[in-house]
Amino acid sequence: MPTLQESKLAFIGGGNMASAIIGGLLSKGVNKQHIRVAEPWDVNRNKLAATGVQTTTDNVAAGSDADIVIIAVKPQVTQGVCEELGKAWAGRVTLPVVVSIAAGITLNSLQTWSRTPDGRTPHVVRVMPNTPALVGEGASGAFPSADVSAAEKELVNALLASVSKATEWVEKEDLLDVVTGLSGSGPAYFFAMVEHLVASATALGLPQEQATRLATQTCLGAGKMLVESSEDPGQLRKNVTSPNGTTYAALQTFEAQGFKEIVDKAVTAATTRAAELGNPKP
Ligand SMILES: NC(=O)C1=CN([C@@H]2O[C@H](COP(=O)(O)OP(=O)(O)OC[C@H]3O[C@@H](n4cnc5c(N)ncnc54)[C@H](OP(=O)(O)O)[C@@H]3O)[C@@H](O)[C@H]2O)C=CC1
Ligand SMILES: O=C(O)[C@@H]1CCC=N1
Repeated sequence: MPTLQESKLAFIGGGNMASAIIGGLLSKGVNKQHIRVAEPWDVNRNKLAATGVQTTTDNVAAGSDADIVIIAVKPQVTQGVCEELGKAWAGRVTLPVVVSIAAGITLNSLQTWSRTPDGRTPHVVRVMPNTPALVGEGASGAFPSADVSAAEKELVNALLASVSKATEWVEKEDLLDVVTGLSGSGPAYFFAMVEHLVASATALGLPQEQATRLATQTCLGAGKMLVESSEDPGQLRKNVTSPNGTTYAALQTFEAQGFKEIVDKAVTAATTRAAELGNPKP
């Protein structure tokens, strides 16, 4: 089994999430000659080519002899891509390890679709990463098919560790849908929060550039405290909240508007949608 540094990596789909992972891998010194990306859209393809990785429009050319194939297309096109690759792997002695980041698409579907014409099935790890992978601050959940070996799991772990600060191997495949609703989609929740904070402060008179810098740094600072402090999020919140002070006034307003329920409904909606993507209605 090659190490991550020795492995030939093929990304099928070169959109937002693949670009974030590739950016993270390159910044960690992974050899750009070892990374191939198949991407039909010239705008995305050219952006990736500018980073020095090899690009193509041909999924088979990218994935036929790779050691690790990362399926990074939308869930709706995953079946066609897997079937195309499965056919192309017919002559190979050792099949690649397949890593799918497609939300909701199950291991059973991935293995069925990518079966080779001579009846062999690649070992597959389902992963749910997130876009902070681009800056080496990703959070990923993972779950392997039953036939994934310890060495293959270690290889995927090394891939994820190079772009994620937290890699969580979940106990049941279904829990990946919860990971999707939490950390896969999660960066967007914080971006939306910053958008709203900036809009509020701007409406109250602060120049937008200043509001943006203050909100952004507050998000980063709070995140860093969550990672580095020995105190839990609830205690960190209490430390900011003086009795009957300004934070109290804001948090009371959040709670009165059903903040907890809104977050609960949002994470549940994303989790449910992930499950639906894996089981589309006919
Ligand atoms: N974005 C995120 O934060 C996260 C996304 N994911 C998952 O990652 C996957 C990709 O998402 P994301 O990067 O956001 O999506 P994008 O649409 O940005 O990227 C997908 C890319 O795949 C290309 N593509 C379409 N059809 C094919 C094909 N048949 N063969 C090869 N490439 C093809 C698309 O090209 P074109 O535009 O021309 O169609 C597009 O550039 C999804 O399954 C998503 O669930 C997982 C975690 C987080
Ligand atoms: O929105 C989506 O469907 C993808 C999956 C997780 C983040 N983005």
